[in-house]
Amino acid sequence: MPLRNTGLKRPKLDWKFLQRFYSILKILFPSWSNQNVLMFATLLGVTILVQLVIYQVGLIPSQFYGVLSQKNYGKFQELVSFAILLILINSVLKSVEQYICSLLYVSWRESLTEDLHRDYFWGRVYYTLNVLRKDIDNPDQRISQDAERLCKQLSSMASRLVISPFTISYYTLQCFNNTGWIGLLSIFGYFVIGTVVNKILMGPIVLTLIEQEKLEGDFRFKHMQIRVNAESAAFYRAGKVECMRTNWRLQRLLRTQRSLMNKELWLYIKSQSFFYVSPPFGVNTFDYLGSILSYVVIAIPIFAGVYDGMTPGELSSLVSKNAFVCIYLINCFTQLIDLSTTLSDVAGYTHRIGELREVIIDIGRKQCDCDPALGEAYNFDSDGEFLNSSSGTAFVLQQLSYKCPLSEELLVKELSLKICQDTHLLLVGNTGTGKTSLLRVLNRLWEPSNGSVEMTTFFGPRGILFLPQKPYLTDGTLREQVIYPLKDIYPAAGSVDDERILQYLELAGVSSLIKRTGGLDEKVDWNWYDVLSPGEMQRLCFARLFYLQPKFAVLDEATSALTEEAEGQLYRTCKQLGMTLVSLGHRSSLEKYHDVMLRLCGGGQWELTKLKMEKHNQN
Ligand SMILES: Nc1ncnc2c1ncn2[C@@H]1O[C@H](COP(=O)(O)OP(=O)(O)OP(=O)(O)O)[C@@H](O)[C@H]1O
Repeated sequence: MPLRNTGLKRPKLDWKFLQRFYSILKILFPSWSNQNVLMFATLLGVTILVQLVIYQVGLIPSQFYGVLSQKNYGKFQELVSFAILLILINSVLKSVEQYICSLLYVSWRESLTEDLHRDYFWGRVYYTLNVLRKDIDNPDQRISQDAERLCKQLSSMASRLVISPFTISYYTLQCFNNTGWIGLLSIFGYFVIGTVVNKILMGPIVLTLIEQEKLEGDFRFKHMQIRVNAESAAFYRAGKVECMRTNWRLQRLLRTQRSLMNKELWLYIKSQSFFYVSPPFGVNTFDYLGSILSYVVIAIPIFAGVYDGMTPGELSSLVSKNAFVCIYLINCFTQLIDLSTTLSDVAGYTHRIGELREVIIDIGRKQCDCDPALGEAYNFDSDGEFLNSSSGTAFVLQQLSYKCPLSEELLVKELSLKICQDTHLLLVGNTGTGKTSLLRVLNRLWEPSNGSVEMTTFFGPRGILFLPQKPYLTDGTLREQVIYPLKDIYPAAGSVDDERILQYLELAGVSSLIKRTGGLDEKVDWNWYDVLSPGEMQRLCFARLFYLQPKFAVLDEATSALTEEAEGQLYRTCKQLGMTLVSLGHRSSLEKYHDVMLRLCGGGQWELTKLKMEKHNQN
């Protein structure tokens, strides 16, 4: 369930942020020769060129003062042409800079998301994270949306951040040369006050941003829930209540968004007062304050007589050049302040992605400790894997006890059992007694509380396979449904494989699907869950089972939506194909297909019975 109360500690721009940010940087720049590094270096190069051109453009007005005061027509013409050329070069360079930024964003997103996917889909981490862990909200949103936004923000700020120290140093030196210590200190003072106010205002923004992202995820999840369960909701005519609940989530989200905007308003007002922030705010206080400050700082050496020997033309040229240097220096600081808004977003996303990475790595490590072969054991891609089955036993359970994750009460106590080939086992019991949970323990989704469970045949086609209670249909063609979870095991087999698939679809009673889809490999534009009836879904899962032909098939109420007759036909086919069945079900009609029955009685009790023979063992 993605809707969770996270109970997160307040995220800050702190040491933890730096650690998480560094670990993300290692993913974005895995090695010196990586294409991301090359792209970033190119971006830096282009940004430096842009700065050089901007410097030249900034000096042009002061050169105009000089040329015009000398009434030099020839130089004036040259200067006009030079200025136009510089402006054209500047616009081309800025477009290239933007283009590289976009490429870098896509490339970073690819690296980061694929890294998250690798850890998320490793073993059964995605299951543990989504079902058993309660400390991470909306992992799907963190992977799909937060990673995207982080890369976008980083790509927009990275080059500016790296280039800032150089531009600031250069313009500081220039400003010092023109105005001396007093001018320089005035501008630095201006920046320091802005930074302090900024830091105070930024703290709550990071926290609210994180809250907003969580609520966005919850809101989207609600819509996804309606999308997936539209028919069931419609049967209840639940439009009104669902509208109310969805609006409730929307309102919570919008309240947080408004609160975020209120907090940002103070940042903007402050920025508007001290610095220029961003174009939508247009002409603002900064322009006036900055330009006035630039004249104030040059006035000091002028009145002190430092430039007494200059002609009026030279002096006006100097004043113009200094105005540019001071305003640009303030602008460099402003960009840093401007980046602080972006940085607060980056901090929010970094914490969310950092937390997710820490948790999935932790889950992966724990699972690896319990089951070192986990990563490779579920790789169905190699043919060799299917040929290794030799054991005549599927599971050996010794004194096994287990409970559900949120409770201390044991569902089953000290169960000892061997599941052997050709001995079909039926698992029965009342609702909630832990039948499906036993299958979870057998499949290592849950850890036993006590005792041991050993899987003595490998997991996969020709080994052991599970059919879960809810039929799982993947996105893709009919062939992909049937061969799931194989990706494409017989890529070159062509018609040989086609014949098998057609035969098994026929045996499962869903050959009509070929007509509906238009062929095994036709892409369908529908959601399989919306168009197939529950019975058809179960039959399709049986076609999958026939195709994969495991030695042991573990079926969790796999025929609950079918008639007894259809159930009999499917069970007989499984047996003809040589499968040993471990079935979970409520119908007494299932007994005739099994040799042994394990009944879970609740409160940890169980009993094992040989079917049509006397009771064998009782706990
Ligand atoms: N992810 C989970 N977290 C917490 N409790 C769970 C979880 N999954 C199942 N449970 C609880 O564990 C208990 C056993 O569930 P289980 O699915 O094994 O029941 P079952 O015997 O298969 O029932 P049914 O016949 O209805 O399928 C139930 O009380 C259930 O609510």
